[in-house]
Amino acid sequence: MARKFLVGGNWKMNGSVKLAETIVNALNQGKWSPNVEVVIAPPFPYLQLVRNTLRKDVGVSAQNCYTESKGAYTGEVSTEMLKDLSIGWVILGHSERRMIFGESDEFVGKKVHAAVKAGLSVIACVGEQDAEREAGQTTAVVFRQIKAIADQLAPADWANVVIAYEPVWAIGTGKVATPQQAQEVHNELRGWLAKNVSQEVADATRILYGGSVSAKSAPDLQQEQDIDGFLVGGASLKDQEFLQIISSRQ
Ligand SMILES: O=C(CO)COP(=O)(O)O
Repeated sequence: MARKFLVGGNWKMNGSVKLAETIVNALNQGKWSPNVEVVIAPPFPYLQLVRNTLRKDVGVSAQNCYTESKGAYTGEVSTEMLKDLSIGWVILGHSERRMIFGESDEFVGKKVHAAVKAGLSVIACVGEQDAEREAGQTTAVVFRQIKAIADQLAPADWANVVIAYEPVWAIGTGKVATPQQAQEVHNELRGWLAKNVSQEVADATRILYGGSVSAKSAPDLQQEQDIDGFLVGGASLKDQEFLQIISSRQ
């Protein structure tokens, strides 16, 4: 089954109104293959500006949301609010959320469930730290993380979930995983889905790679069979490089 290639741009806590306008303009004028879907994830304050000015065939994503639809949760943003702004996507379980803000596997799973139930599409992130890879625990770590997500979902929910494999040692370091390293883990994750959810879900679920993706590394990475797209951090803030990454896939 053909899985549509997806390129996501995660701005993290970067940007400004000016940068948002620059990136929106570049994407609005950009041309790329109809076989590639594009989603950008600006910080909360810029979501509405971006959604209102960006071409409609490009998705807009939040970088986080909470499990509850409203209430006394100071500083949090609900799935309902995202929907109110016509934001169709949310990134959940990013390693920065897990490591800096202490989000547990279980909490990430609950957020994915809440977002899917609210009708949002989710980019759910998994990935091992350097020491875990060194200790030969990569598979165990990503299986533990994906299980905590799968535990909260019914098989049909997977239609609105994309997995992003983001090895922590490759994020923001310039140390990109080799195509073989990424392919190996993507293949393991797909195998996990086949065994623990269903073959259909394994065949249909997109698994993105994230971690120092650049215009230079994208062409080789995108050739791997189980790499169905990218989640781009730093390079998604550079409009022309981001367009080049999108165009690495035909
Ligand atoms: O964390 C990432 C995307 O979510 C990757 O970030 P970089 O592309 O800056 O390494």
